[in-house]
Amino acid sequence: MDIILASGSPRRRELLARAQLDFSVLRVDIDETQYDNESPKDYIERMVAMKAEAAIQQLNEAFKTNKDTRAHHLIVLTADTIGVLADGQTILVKPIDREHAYSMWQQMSDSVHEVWTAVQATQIALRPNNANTASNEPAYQIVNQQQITERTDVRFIPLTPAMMSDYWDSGEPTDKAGGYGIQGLGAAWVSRINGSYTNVVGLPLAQTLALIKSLTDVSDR
Ligand SMILES: Cc1cn([C@H]2C[C@H](O)[C@@H](COP(=O)(O)OP(=O)(O)OP(=O)(O)O)O2)c(=O)[nH]c1=O
Repeated sequence: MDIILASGSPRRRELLARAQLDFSVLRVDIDETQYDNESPKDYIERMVAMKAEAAIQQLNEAFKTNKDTRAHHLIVLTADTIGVLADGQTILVKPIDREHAYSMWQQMSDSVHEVWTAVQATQIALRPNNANTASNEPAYQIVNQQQITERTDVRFIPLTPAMMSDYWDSGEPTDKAGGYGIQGLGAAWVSRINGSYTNVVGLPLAQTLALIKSLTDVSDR
């Protein structure tokens, strides 16, 4: 079954490529604002579901305009990564500016936070009637979908104002949850992790491959 990684994240693309699977990439843009009092679990599950909806809408629009379809059956993969502080409630997202990054890092300094990545695999299929050009129904319909959420503990060393300032100036923090990249300069701040490393980078690879397999196994039955 063809796989579409609906993500603009270069890290996710690189990680999935390591599994030597064939897949294509579709960028999705959604409003990632957290609702008032929304729990980390509700937030992250809503994010991956909304990214999947946005991707399916794009595929339907592309189909409507040029009847170009990649395959009759597709798996759309979406993912979302957040940090969660030890209180279990405070969500760490991408920093909007230097002050926001500093305020997250002050709370992460010399303590443990969790990194959560949710992954949704959505299996979609072309409706049988879409050869009929008069149909206004969306071309693809959802056949099956499954979500997982993987959590990793990450311990940071004590951070000084000079370390924060230098790191912000490197440009690395801006597009990353919690304002750091464990795969980059941010590694110097991490004294220990407990759990999946690829989960912290943005896609828990082994678990994602198991998710894809469980969906394809069901559809082969
Ligand atoms: C904690 C951490 C996060 N990240 C990245 C992974 C994600 O790309 C990003 C969190 O933002 P997300 O909203 O999860 O993803 P994204 O906007 O980059 O991509 P898309 O929604 O299109 O799939 O933070 C790292 O690269 N390294 C890290 O150590």
